[in-house]
Amino acid sequence: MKYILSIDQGTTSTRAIIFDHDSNIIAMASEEITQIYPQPGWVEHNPNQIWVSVLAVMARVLLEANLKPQDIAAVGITNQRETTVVWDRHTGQPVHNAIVWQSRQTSKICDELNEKGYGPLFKAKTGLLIDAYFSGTKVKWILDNVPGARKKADHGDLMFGTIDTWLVYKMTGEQVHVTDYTNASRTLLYNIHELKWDEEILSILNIPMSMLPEVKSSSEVYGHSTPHHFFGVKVPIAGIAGDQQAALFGQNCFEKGMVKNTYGTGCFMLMNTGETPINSEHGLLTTIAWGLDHKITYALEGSVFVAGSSVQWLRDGIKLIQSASETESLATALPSNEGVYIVPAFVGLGTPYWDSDARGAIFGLTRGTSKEHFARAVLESICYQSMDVLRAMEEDTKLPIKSFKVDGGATVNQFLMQFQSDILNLRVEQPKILETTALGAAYLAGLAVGFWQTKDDIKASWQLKNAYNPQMDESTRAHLVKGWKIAVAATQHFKVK
Ligand SMILES: Nc1ncnc2c1ncn2[C@@H]1O[C@H](COP(=O)(O)OP(=O)(O)O)[C@@H](O)[C@H]1O
Ligand SMILES: O=P(O)(O)OC[C@H](O)CO
Repeated sequence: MKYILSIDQGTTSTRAIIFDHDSNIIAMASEEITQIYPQPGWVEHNPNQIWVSVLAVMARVLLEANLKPQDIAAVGITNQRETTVVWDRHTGQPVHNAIVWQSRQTSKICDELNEKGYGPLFKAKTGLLIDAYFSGTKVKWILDNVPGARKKADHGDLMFGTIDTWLVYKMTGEQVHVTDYTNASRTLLYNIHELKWDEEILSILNIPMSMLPEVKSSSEVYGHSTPHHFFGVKVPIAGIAGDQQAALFGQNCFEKGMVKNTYGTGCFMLMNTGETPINSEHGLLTTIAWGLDHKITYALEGSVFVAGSSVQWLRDGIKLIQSASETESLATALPSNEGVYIVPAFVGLGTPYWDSDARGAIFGLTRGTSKEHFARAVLESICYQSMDVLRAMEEDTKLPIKSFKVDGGATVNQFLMQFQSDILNLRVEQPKILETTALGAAYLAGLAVGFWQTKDDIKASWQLKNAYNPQMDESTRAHLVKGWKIAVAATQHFKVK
């Protein structure tokens, strides 16, 4: 019997998971990644550590599963998106640390580009906003700030890649320089309509085309591991997708109007919008969901900056609880929020408000307010913020929501999931396999090598664990949502200049 090995290279850890044909997890191994903070607001990773961590988890997961390398039919890669590596074509060595998606070190470059009025041009071509989040300005920063880098780049001696590209390059013995559509669509350099690196943007950012990887579909054989890097055998590397897109695929959101929301530190929501890119009027990003079978599927993406991290704030910040799971019993101890709202705008407000100066606020306190209210208001705020993103998607696409699937660490909280269903008035579906990101990459790799034949083959193995159906009456819902909107407006109003 053969298996698929999926590598999920995330922001805080690298994981390897082996799946069988029925999408069961056979074994899993993970390793932490060191976070490097050279200055406040900057976040970097060591690309060599990332590569070594991948080697380590691949070895450990095979041991754990008691499988031989020959038992692996293909490897799929999914990755933290946008994180940028630039390396020397001749030595294979990075010229700087990887600049992580969270890093704000290029915000000045972005401010300048925005002041020059480039925003609409970049948005029209890439579907993205000019923001330090995306790779483009990170590449520029490396070329402008690392001694000698600009000269080397102009001579064609440097290569750029997101983490997928870096890992394929390393695994293939520094032979293959590729990325896939999903990762390319997060760089701010890729024209998502014409499906090519955008020469005008490259010239504005002064980035030579010679640095860029070839853009491939999300499911095909890109190359083979050298035996040296895969324990004596050549294994096809056959699937690549950025982690949020991989999760959309792993959640089987194959049709227009299907949505997945991942509840982790923040929330990442993606909606499959079909084969035409939709421009958002509400600050959502237009991105590529995957490229498969010579077709591009697009998505709208919105994020909630503070979700599970507000639960961490209750635990580690104000020390109101000892564990995240406590929030569930605290919240259900109350019949309702009793008028208490928390707007966790700790780092401003995202979609659809886009107010970076807003800061968190609590409303509706009385002498009877207890930690139960805090826990409940925090959990509810995750649902209200997700509601705001989903409503923006509905307005932009005019599409009915076909399904709403959830994953991520916080979905174990049943109060959270039920309240999400109640407030959206939608069925919320949680799959049996919560490792949807790794599963998505496994599916993409498996499809390329015939391990799975078609998407229908995959659908047959997708299993539901829990479904939450709305139980709230319309007037209660309307009243609660009204309270949230007033709380957000008041939060935005509170600015002491
Ligand atoms: N039972 C729970 N109730 C609410 N939130 C939870 C619960 N368990 C974990 N979380 C939150 O989920 C987040 C961890 O989820 P995870 O998917 O591992 O996040 P990430 O991938 O962003 O690190 C943390 O922010 C944590 O506070
Ligand atoms: O590594 P994660 O799971 O935090 O995901 C990071 C996202 O891809 C950033 O866009």
